Amino acid sequence: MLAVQDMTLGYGDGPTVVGAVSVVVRPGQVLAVTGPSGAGKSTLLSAMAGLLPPRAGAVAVDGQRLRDRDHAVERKVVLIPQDNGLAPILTAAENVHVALLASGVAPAQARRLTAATLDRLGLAPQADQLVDELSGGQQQRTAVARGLALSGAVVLADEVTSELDAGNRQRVLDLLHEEARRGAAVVFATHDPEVAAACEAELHLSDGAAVLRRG
Ligand SMILES: Nc1ncnc2c1ncn2[C@@H]1O[C@H](COP(=O)(O)OP(=O)(O)OP(=O)(O)O)[C@@H](O)[C@H]1O
Repeated sequence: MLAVQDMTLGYGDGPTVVGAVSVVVRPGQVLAVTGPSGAGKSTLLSAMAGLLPPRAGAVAVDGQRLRDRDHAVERKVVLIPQDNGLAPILTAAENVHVALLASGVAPAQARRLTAATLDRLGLAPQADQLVDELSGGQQQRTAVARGLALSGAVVLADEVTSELDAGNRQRVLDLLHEEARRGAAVVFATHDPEVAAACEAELHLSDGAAVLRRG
């Protein structure tokens, strides 16, 4: 379970980006984080991933307060970042494979999981292409594949459908809901009201405040 307790976030000496956020995401739940551009969706997901220390409050996973990113990785908090975070000089398959090896999966199992996950994203034909040679949408799906392959206890997906056509957008949404059915707590930042409506809970950010609209 992911629990955000009365958290306030900002950068350096800058203004508060979002204040007094409290929300709980249980295993099996998908929470949409919505709000206009600049409202703080990525900032909130960064804090949930242990990347940005809160100015006040805390993030806890299964009752353990996150200290930093390493601690979050140990607690199986997976972040699929808005900018993909892929290594451009590796192939799609290598990007997934390397992440699995780094998380301690044995090489043969990592190879099988890589092929299976790329296939779920419709990327089997692109497996051996360099990321640099993939389209924006293919890169976005590769980042989703890498995130899903890691089987997180918490999966944080930051605008991961922004470059996808309708069919692939639905595919990614279905896969994120499948992650929840597997037992993950899923958080999905999105601009898209239709995508948010497909999630059972929605946290809306605006003018520095967070309001739970559903859930
Ligand atoms: N590294 C940073 N240093 C300083 N300020 C930042 C940093 N990253 C984001 N911000 C500021 O924090 C605020 C929230 O940005 P954030 O990226 O979280 O919004 P967002 O809701 O994810 O926007 P978008 O939908 O456009 O991705 C913005 O005012 C932005 O300028």
